Amino acid sequence: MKIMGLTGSIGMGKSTVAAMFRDLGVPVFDADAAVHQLQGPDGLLLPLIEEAFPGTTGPAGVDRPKLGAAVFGDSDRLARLERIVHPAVAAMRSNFLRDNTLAPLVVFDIPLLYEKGSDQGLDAVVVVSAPAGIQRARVLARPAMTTEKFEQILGLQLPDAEKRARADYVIDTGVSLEETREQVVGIVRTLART
Ligand SMILES: CC(C)(COP(=O)(O)OP(=O)(O)OC[C@H]1O[C@@H](n2cnc3c(N)ncnc32)[C@H](O)[C@@H]1O)[C@@H](O)C(=O)NCCC(=O)NCCS
Ligand SMILES: Nc1ncnc2c1ncn2[C@@H]1O[C@H](COP(=O)(O)OP(=O)(O)OP(=O)(O)O)[C@@H](O)[C@H]1O
Repeated sequence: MKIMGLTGSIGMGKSTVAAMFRDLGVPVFDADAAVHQLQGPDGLLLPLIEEAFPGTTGPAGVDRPKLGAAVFGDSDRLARLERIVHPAVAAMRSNFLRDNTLAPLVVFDIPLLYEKGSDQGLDAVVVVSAPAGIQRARVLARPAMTTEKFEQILGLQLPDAEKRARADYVIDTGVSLEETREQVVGIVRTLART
């Protein structure tokens, strides 16, 4: 089995491209969805998070804006949260691999793949990328997004140019959805052959 990482900066089209891999029958592990499940209603991590960050959880799970306010901008607190969250995500990823042992190719969709050093152990990494102006327009069109918030999130992420330089494959999402889909098909074909 080949394991391919999928990453890209905010608004570059990672979720859209992940869906294209799924449509082609490639199993995708969604790290963000795993975090949401672990932190959601009845999430396994709620007791540990409440103990470390009192008042940030409730019946509906983690109050994400509240927990975000507690950890973003304080590296010690963020590291503490990561020590709670990351091992649980790793366990879910192992289960995913166990459930898909027969698949020739699987994808790990990981937003902060390079930032968190999660590129170890992967056979290849795909980076989704589009011109900065298209990225900005997509993100600013989202409800509750502001220029300040966008700039702050960008500041937490490795620059797009560096991601592209480190990638094994770059998927251009600054084109039509059909042209992007053709690139996804091409990568699946290449990896199936090698
Ligand atoms: C603190 C939480 C609850 C805030 O959730 P919220 O929905 O408000 O924000 P979201 O997750 O979309 O993150 C917003 C932006 O912050 C940045 N960010 C998120 N987690 C991290 C992190 N551990 N380190 C650096 N930047 C981060 C990302 O660039 C992201 O685009 C959440 O981010 C969290 O639990 N983070 C820790 C787990 C983690 O590392 N997740 C990401 C990788 S799997
Ligand atoms: N060729 C393309 N490829 C991918 N997305 C495209 C393309 N053309 C237009 N789009 C649009 O751009 C948006 C990309 O959003 P998407 O949620 O996939 O990004 P993302 O990188 O997962 O974002 P985030 O990291 O912020 O969660 C979607 O609305 C999508 O329809």
